[in-house]
Amino acid sequence: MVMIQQGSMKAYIQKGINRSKEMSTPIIVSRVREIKNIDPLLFFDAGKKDYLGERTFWADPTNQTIMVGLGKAYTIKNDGSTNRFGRIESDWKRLIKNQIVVDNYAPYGTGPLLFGGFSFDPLKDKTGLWDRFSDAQFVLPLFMLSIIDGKTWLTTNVVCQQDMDNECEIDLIEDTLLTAAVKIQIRTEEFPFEKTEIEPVKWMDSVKEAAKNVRDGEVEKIVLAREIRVLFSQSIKTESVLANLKEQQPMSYLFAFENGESCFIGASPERLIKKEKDEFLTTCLAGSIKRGKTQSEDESLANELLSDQKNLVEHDVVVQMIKEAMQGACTEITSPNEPGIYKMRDIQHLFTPVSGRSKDGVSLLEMVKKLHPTPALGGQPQQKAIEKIRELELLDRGWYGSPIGWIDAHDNGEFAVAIRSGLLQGNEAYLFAGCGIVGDSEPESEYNETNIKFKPMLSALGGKINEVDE
Ligand SMILES: C=C(O[C@@H]1C=C(C(=O)O)C=C[C@H]1O)C(=O)O
Ligand SMILES: [Mg+2]
Repeated sequence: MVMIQQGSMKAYIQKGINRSKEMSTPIIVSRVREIKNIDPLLFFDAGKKDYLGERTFWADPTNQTIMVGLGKAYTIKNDGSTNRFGRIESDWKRLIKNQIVVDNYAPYGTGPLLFGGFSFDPLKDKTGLWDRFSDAQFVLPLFMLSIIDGKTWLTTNVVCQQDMDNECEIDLIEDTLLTAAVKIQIRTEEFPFEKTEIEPVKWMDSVKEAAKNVRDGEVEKIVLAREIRVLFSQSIKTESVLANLKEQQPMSYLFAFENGESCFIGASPERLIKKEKDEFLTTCLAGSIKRGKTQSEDESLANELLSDQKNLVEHDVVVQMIKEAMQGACTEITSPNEPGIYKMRDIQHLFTPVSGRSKDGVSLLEMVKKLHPTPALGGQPQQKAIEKIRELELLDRGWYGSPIGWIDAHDNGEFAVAIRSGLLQGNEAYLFAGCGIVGDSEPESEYNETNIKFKPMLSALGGKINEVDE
């Protein structure tokens, strides 16, 4: 890695092109600078004109790390490989080995980093719905706004190739974007829509069958998801959905990955794994109940959840698997003995955090591979549950339920589990929600639980919410 003092990008891009010729390999030129505060949603919106279909959005629930990517400086993809996690890691390591950082200081969450994710199950039969999303797909954005602990940074990445010309006025584009971002106003509007549930009765039948599989001792837990489709009379505005999610779901990770005409978007409360230096942090989140209408009803529902046998089993299966995975990879593991409650606007969950220190240089993507899918989205035992999902589930999960997130050049990063999410395509939204099925699961109450899990996306789409009373 070479560090150079800040200056015009053009000169550094020329250095990058020269080096690329010498070394016969792509070279990243990356500039980081601190800028005045900009609303991340406005920056996302400002990219609409030139980078529609190539935008990413990420915010963690604490808002300590917010990142918005515009444009694609480089894409790393993998379809069909049996080692998609390892492949992304090795391609990324190769690319960042020869970077020119045009700055002396690139704090956590800035500099060259990848955004992206994985599909849930590369072996499941694919429908055309997820055509634009590979089994593993990551993007190094051309421009990235990072808001880290309240400070705002702009990273500009260019991947220099041997035969590249140096005509592009990157500095000018950067300035135009920043100016545009200050002027825009995002309007969130409500439009009527039509909602279609895909095979709800068949889904309840599959829940019944999965619960029987558990009682027969074939598996301990299986997670089954279902789909609803929402049709608008005009195309859905991603920025307006994001703005609603931001306002309505402050306890969740907020994410959007645009790929051409498709955008995978959501507000997930579930962390898969975070790595900062050698600290790993993961979360077991499973077991659900609705929110109360009054504070006392809410508390009594939380207490009911904390002592409900079916939900405790759903949760405990996740805790056992995650702790075992962490024990293989970490020292100094800490985790509470009993679950707590994690509350969002529409739902409350049983929640157990687990943290540890990486041993023997275990990498972030190695941990993602070890954990995915946890029994919160797959089941237990893992392979058997995945096979059952392939057999029983009526939909193509695509990236739903998968690890999505970011990774930097020093192996810091964070992945969430892509739930409470949907795929937007033109004027249609495909939404997904699932439930952990154990021996005591009842189809109708699991159906109601999925209805609560659809609420965050349905309300963010700006439509009327389907109220369910159990
Ligand atoms: C599968 C989903 O959520 C998962 C299932 C839960 C459950 O069944 O109680 C709770 C949280 C998540 O682990 C989803 O939201 O789609
Ligand atoms: Mg459940």
